[in-house]
Parts: sequence; C-alpha cells; structure tokens
Amino acid sequence: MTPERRRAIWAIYVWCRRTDELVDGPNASHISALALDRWESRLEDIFAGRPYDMLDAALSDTVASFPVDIQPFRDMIEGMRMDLRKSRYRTFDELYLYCYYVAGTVGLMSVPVMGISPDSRAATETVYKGALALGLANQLTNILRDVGEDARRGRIYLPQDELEMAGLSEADIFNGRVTDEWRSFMGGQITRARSFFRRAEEGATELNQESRWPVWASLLLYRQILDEIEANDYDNFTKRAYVPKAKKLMALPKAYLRSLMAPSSLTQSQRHYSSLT
Ligand SMILES: Nc1ncnc2c1ncn2[C@@H]1O[C@H](COP(=O)(O)OP(=O)(O)OP(=O)(O)O)[C@@H](O)[C@H]1O
Ligand SMILES: CC(C)=CCC/C(C)=C/CC/C(C)=C/CC/C(C)=C/COP(=O)(O)OP(=O)(O)O
Ligand SMILES: [Mn+2]
Repeated sequence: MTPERRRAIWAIYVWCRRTDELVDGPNASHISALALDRWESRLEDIFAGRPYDMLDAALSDTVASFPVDIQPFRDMIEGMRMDLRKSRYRTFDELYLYCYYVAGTVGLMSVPVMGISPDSRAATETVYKGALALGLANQLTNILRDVGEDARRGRIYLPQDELEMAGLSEADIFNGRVTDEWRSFMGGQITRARSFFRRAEEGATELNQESRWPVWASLLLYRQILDEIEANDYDNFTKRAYVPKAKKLMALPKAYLRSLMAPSSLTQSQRHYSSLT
C-alpha cells in the first residue's frame, strides 16, 4: 500500500487491537459494561478530532484524511458487549451477527482507506459486501481453528441447531473426541467459510491496484488455515491448525499475480444479462 494508506490501516488495527484487548487481554476480568461505554465516548472524541492519547491521535489523523465512517467502530464495541454477556449461539443468524460486529466491521473500516479502483464498474455496495465477506470468512475460520481453546474458556461459537442436527451435544465439544459426526459437521462449517472467501474475492478485485496485493495475501493466507484443519483430520480440539512458513511464503507471489487481475469491466446487471444469454 502507499505509505499514507499503510499508516491509516495501522491506526485502525491499533484501535481494533486495543478494543479486543479490553475484553480478551490480561485485565479483562476488570472490564465492565461501563468501561466499554467510556471507550465508546472516547471513540466519539477521536472522530471529533479530540484524541485522548497518541494512539488515538493516529486514528484522528486517519479519519481526517480518509472518508471513514464511525458506525463500524461503534458496532465493534457492541460486539465486545455481546461477547461479555453471551457464550452460546442458537443459530447461524445469531453467530453471523456476532461475526459482523467483531470482524465484518474491520472490512467496512478498511475500504475507504484502501480505495476502489477508478477502473471498477462495480457498484460501491458490491465492494463493501466483499469486504464484509472477508471479515466474516476470517472470523468463521478463526472460530473453527479455536474450538478447543474456546471450549476450555467455556465458550462455544458454533450454531447449536446445526450441532444438534449433526447429532452432537455440548458435552461432545467439551469431551473433544473426533468422531464421524464431528468430521461431517466440520466439513459443512468449512464449506460455509469458503463460500464467504469466494464472495470476498469478487470485492478484492475491485479495490485500488495499490491495495490489492496485501488483501489477496491475507485472504489466501487465512483461508489456508481451513486446509490445515482438514489436514489435521478435523482435530481442532487438541491441535491448533497452523500454516507453515514455507506455505505462507508461497502464497505471496500467488497473491501478487491475483492482484494484477483487472477490475470487472462489466457492471453487475451487465454480468447478469450476459450470463442469461
Ligand atoms: N502460520 C499461521 N498459521 C495459522 N494461523 C496463524 C499463523 N500465523 C498467525 N496466525 C494467526 O493469525 C492471527 C493474527 O496473527 P497475529 O500474529 O496478529 O496473532 P495474535 O492475534 O497476536 O494471536 P492470538 O490469536 O493468540 O491473539 C492470529 O489468530 C494468529 O494465531
Ligand atoms: C475484500 C475487500 C473488498 C476488502 C478488504 C477488507 C478487509 C481488510 C477485510 C479484513 C477483515 C479482517 C482482517 C477481519 C479480522 C478477523 C479476525 C479473524 C480477527 C481475529 O483475530 P485474532 O486476533 O486471531 O482473534 P482472537 O485472538 O480473538 O481469536
Ligand atoms: Mn488475537
């Protein structure tokens, strides 16, 4: 990315990291709803050009230079509130909402910095939908990688109705035995995560040329975690799926080649029409 964009993405990363650290970090047990309310009013100050510390100031600078909207930042804080009060998800709809709050938001924050290619004929909405999809895909992958780790903290970020349909109970997650039921359940979850990566690809192609390589790289790298879960024969209870360094390095030239792909020259309705004729 250009140095300006790089610094802006860094400031967004730092803010997200600190937000996550409030509820996930070493002092998380001291963080109440009140602390999150305070964090949110501090966010309003950042956007109003009244940063509280130098890391906030980096974000104030970013939002002054790029057309970033405050809403996804508020929504991420809402996701932290949700994580404080909730440790089970009844349906995928419920899980989707959580994933939007904590990860889809990151995609929405990033697009105004990365920029859309002047050659793109796609609707702005299509690009944002792709960014949202990449956040969702990453979060779903993160959840599938960390099933065992989360269970040891008493948390299950998996749709209960789908577990039940696969013949699995909560006790099965806590016992952590890889059975055929688990393999088949995981297979379905992995397929769904991949479908979000697929939708993200359509958005990535429409981004500004200078921003495409890092986005393709992160997409290809994180998606490989799903392959590693399969390679571990779906044992995400006792193993952390890990992409080896060599494979990560190999993804970089692949990502570079993908980033050379030009944005679609057809609008969505033209694409739709040509697929019918
Ligand atoms: N080689 C890899 N294979 C699989 N996952 C990886 C690999 N390298 C990094 N990750 C994961 O990518 C995410 C972002 O990486 P980063 O180095 O920022 O870790 P982190 O967020 O500090 O780690 P943690 O997940 O423990 O909070 C993390 O979830 C990390 O575990
Ligand atoms: C595709 C288009 C058009 C644009 C790109 C838009 C972007 C940059 C999307 C990326 C979104 C993103 C990076 C979301 C983060 C999701 C995620 C898995 C966070 C989890 O990180 P960890 O720190 O490992 O989480 P835990 O440690 O809490 O498990
Ligand atoms: Mn983390």
